[in-house]
Amino acid sequence: MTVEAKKETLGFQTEVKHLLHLMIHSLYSNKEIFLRELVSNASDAADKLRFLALSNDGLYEGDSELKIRLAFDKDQGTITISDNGIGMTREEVQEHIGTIAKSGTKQFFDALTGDQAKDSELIGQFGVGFYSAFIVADKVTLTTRKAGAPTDQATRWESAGEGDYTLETVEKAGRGTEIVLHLKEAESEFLDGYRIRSIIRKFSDHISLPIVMDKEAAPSYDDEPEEGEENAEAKEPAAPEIVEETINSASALWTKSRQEISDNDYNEFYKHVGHDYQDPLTHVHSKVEGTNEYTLLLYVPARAPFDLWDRDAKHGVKLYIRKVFITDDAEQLMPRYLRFIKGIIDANSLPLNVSREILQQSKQISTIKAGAVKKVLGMLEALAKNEPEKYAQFWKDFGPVMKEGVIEDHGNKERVAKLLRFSSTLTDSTTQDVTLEDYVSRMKEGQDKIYYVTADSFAAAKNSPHLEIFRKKGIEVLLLSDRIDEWLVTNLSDFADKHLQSVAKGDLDLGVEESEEEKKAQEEVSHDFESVLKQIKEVLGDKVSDVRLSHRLTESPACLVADVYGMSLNMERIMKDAGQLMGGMGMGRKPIFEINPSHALIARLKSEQDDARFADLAHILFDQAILSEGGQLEDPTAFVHKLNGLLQGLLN
Ligand SMILES: Nc1ncnc2c1ncn2[C@@H]1O[C@H](COP(=O)(O)OP(=O)(O)OP(=O)(O)O)[C@@H](O)[C@H]1O
Repeated sequence: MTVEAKKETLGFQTEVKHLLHLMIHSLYSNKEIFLRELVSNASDAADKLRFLALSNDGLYEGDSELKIRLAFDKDQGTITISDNGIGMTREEVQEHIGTIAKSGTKQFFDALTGDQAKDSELIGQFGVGFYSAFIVADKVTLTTRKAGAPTDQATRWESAGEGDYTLETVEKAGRGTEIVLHLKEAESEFLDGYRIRSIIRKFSDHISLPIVMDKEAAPSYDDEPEEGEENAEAKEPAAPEIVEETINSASALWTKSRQEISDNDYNEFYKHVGHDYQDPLTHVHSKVEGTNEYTLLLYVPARAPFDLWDRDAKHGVKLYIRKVFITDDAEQLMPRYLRFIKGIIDANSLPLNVSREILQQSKQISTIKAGAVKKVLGMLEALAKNEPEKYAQFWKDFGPVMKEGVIEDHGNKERVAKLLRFSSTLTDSTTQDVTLEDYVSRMKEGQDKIYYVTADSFAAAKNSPHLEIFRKKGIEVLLLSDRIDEWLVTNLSDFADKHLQSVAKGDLDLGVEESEEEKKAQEEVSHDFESVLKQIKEVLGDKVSDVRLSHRLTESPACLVADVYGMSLNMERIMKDAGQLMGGMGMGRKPIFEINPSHALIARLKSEQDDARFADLAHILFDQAILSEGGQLEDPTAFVHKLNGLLQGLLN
């Protein structure tokens, strides 16, 4: 016996222990899903084998009829799920069953709250998979042999789902994986053919492989005693004849017509391909005819997966060619911003022996991708129109990702822009529900721009001093505080022929008529403040590019404005944080300092005779303007010092 063949006991990775504990407690009310998960894995294993066998059919070992077998044994209290799929090597068993290699696992466990209801939702996002066996079993024995490996090189994994598991090398005649669940006593209800069949019909009918079970023929009593025959001994019934029967419909779901597929089938298929535990939000199922024929069945999940922001996470769309699974790693099938879409695309006209390289360069794949993106956008448009509450839910989870679409997908920019939702000063609510079309339809007469403000938090955007004049005049402004928003507005300069304009950039021309009196008053004030503006500029020196009177402010004394062509101050901060911007304000561009002539503090500044106090006050106002932008002071101590100096003056 080799060292490897020896039985060894290994400990579960801490996360696995945690997951098992959580799952057993939180999924108890939904325990029959264990069967769905194990059947789903078996089906994936068959898909993988079929693909590899395309280039090496020796892997079939003379048995190319792929199927999943279910059996139960009342006396032993076991359910057995076996497949003749790809199987696993000892290393693979150790890697996949006993450890969780998913990226983002740590963040997932950090996100758990201890609140059962919330955690069971989270666990759904994480995917329960193989470990769900332990919801019903107190011991699981998995025996597996990788296709192509010698029969004495199979691996047995066994565990009671507590701290550890054993591994040993054993013999197994057929390739593939057999999982024996030793059911807990309280779970004997599953030792029932009828129950198993109904679970399969409910959860796994869409699996395209046959799922088979022994059919127990009704016992036959051919030799019933004749009537009147006395003392006839009751004869033993003949042994029931065992016949294998297929208990699912065993055809690829997407090849059926829409009318033939129930909502439940669509949902269960989603859970299988999407490795999700909850129903999807919506789907699109479509067959595209023509020279480049393909069928797609794509879904939007109800919730963002825990690894939505992981740039290395796998894409969710699987590629099939004429019902044969090819890959679940075809980045070419969906653009990055639609990385949350799950489902399948089955291409009819690609050759079965495609390689990764061919896929990458294939013109047909690019055509399919372009078509699939259009279908997905159509699905989202329909959701927004027909089921706005569901769209709102979608936006809450996937909004920031959809915004990437404006940047990434030039061809569909206008369509993606219409799908965007924003917060605005109309309601001042954090809920993003304003469309650009809504905004344009509400624009004031004479208003020719779509106004927005960007900030690093919703509160900072909502309370920005730049909004004062807009609020006074009743002009709506979009409140942008997602991190991606700065890039969004850089890439979306226009919508419906209206320019998108930051309220914190350049000169303000609201386009809304100002009365003659207003204009006259402004001219007078300008004249009045000429020398103050000059003096402030001298005091602030190279901190500012200009000092001018503000038309934006009604309540605040001063604010900072970026040059019309410059980067917004918020963007500068983001770039600086990301280490992409060195030095001071905006690549050498200084902000413009605007003061509000009708504010009492500015009036006080204007009348200040003492130069030192004038300078202190001007600096304080400038620093305050940086703070209300959400910015950081270069020299906070100097600010506090000056402020305290003035406060002390009040006390004397
Ligand atoms: N019947 C099987 N045949 C071959 N490999 C299997 C089988 N069951 C599980 N595996 C391997 O173990 C891995 C882990 O399975 P598990 O069900 O825990 O997670 P998953 O299927 O990858 O994802 P999820 O948990 O989200 O459904 C699988 O990815 C696969 O590589």
